[in-house]
Amino acid sequence: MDQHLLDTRAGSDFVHTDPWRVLRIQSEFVEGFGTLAETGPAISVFGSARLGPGHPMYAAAEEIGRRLVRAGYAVITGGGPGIMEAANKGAAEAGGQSIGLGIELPFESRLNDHVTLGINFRYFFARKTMFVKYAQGFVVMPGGFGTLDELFEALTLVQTEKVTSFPVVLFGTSYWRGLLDWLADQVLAESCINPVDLELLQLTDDIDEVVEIMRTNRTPRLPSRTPVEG
Ligand SMILES: C/C(=C\CNc1ncnc2c1ncn2[C@@H]1O[C@H](COP(=O)(O)O)[C@@H](O)[C@H]1O)CO
Repeated sequence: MDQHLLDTRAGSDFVHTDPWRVLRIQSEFVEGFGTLAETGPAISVFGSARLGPGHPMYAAAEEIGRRLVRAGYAVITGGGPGIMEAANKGAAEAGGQSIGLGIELPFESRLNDHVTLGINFRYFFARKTMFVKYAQGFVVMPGGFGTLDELFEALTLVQTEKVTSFPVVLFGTSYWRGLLDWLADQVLAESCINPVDLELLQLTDDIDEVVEIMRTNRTPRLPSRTPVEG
């Protein structure tokens, strides 16, 4: 067995097998949990990778990052460009913890320059666990499929009580209004959700309100949220 282990001619195909993949997945959870274990109260901020400097939402995300830090929170983002970068920038410039959970993509991607604590993931699902586990709430800014995926993941977890006391704030009333109308007019009207489910979302253009909602829901425990499931 030792010979086999030390024999480099044995080939490397094994790294593409499921048992090896399971170890790789496990290592992402170990690294994520280990790196973030000491994180204090944090808020995850999501939004488009494509809305860059000069866009009003970039400026808003920067201010939200800054204000969340001043309110005592670390800021967690996907560590990429656009809204993620802006929130990290505001958080870092305010002297707070600016966390970036990056994702390996087929095209070039790297953590933005404003991340002070970064981890890179290969697997979206491992990364998504960290966004929820180490945050006390989500701020969702305008974005595309990635942002919508993160929004609906959070809503599903709150709706099914996998996480509790977890505010989900949609920032940008004109951007999100159509989605909320569709949820009410179609999804609720067809009884695919309950009326109370719509209350899981809070909509605003007001950064003070974002911070206030998070503060009101702040849980005293440190360092991270406790999963309902063991
Ligand atoms: C598209 C471009 C770069 C992508 N780089 C990303 N880096 C980190 N995280 C990302 C990236 N793209 C998507 N995400 C995640 O999804 C959300 C944004 O996706 P959207 O489709 O742009 O809304 C974001 O919150 C991330 O977690 C080229 O610039």
